[in-house]
Amino acid sequence: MSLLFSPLTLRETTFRNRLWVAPMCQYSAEEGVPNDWHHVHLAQFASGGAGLVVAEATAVVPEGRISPRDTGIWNDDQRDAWRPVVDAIHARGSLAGIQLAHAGRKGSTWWPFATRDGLALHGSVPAADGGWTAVAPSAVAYEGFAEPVALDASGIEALVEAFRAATRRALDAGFDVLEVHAAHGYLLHEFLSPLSNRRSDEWGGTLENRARVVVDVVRAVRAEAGEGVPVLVRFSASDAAPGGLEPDDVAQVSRWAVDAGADLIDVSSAGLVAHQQLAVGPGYQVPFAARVRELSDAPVAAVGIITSGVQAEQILRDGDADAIFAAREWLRDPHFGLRAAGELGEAPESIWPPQYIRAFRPTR
Ligand SMILES: Cc1cc2nc3c(=O)[nH]c(=O)nc-3n(C[C@H](O)[C@H](O)[C@H](O)COP(=O)(O)O)c2cc1C
Repeated sequence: MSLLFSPLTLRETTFRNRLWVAPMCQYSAEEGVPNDWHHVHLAQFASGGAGLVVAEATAVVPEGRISPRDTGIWNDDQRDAWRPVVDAIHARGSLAGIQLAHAGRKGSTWWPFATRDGLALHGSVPAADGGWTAVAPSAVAYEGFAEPVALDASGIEALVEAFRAATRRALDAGFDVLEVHAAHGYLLHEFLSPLSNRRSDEWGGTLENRARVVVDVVRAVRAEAGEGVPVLVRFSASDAAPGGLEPDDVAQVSRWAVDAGADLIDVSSAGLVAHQQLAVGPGYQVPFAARVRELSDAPVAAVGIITSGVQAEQILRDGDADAIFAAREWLRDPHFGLRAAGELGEAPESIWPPQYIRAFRPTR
């Protein structure tokens, strides 16, 4: 049996395989409520053999959305709308995850939407068009965006509480796995990076201080989730910019996150600055995952241009990661899991939905 299609157990949850769907914003929700688009989009990957399907960056408060069309989980209507989506993933034999998120200073953007003036790839939505004032650790803007307001102590306390409340709603909606989004230049990453965090209080300065919010969020999520539910944290292992975070910093923060209750680190990169210096190619973030795994001793997932079963299997065999996330390959081929299983010689029964086996077996 391949490593890719061998089960993985975190706490009380067993994943049927290690080929997972990474969160992908769909910019298709109204008032943060998921709809038929999210249902079909996510359920197809469960049919296609994914061991875990993680729903997109889902805001824990309204101003935590990236765009006005992001999903949320700050109210009960949203919770109730997630339930059938989760049920559809379960009915196809996969586990359902949700990425709990706050966009911070990169919130209130209309990317990738057309605006009244044409196509805007960048920038903040004015209040007249449904935008809001973004928050951040410091009043330092992301390039091309409006200046955010720095969170004060009570704002930080409310943020941790919002992640806790979102955890409750996510579990009530039936999600099996929670992922805290601390990557890609959004709020928790903004606290971690010295490029965006210029505070001189207990949330700024040293790495330990900059990591305080993330650690408190993970602790709150774990406390609300209880002992059985896997909690993942997504970090950007490098800011790919001078003076920014590097993998060794993130490995240390990962260690603290595990101590606070995280089970697996999802290792991505970049997103903090507009002009990052990062060479992108097949498996380009795998060395980051390997480094974080080596230094932190935490289980990790690798992500980033992993497009075949053979490639994914090799990453696991090399000991660089414990699980594989993919995003765009699932868009290109929603049956990526079945295809990868075929590449690795897996028996159809171990991965294919029974309906597909019936459909493909020759009739006599
Ligand atoms: C359409 C799209 C939306 C994305 N939205 C999110 C998101 O909501 N949260 C997140 O952490 N990453 C997001 N990402 C990044 C992916 O999860 C993934 O890390 C990245 O695309 C690299 O993996 P890939 O090469 O397999 O696509 C998104 C990527 C795409 C293509």
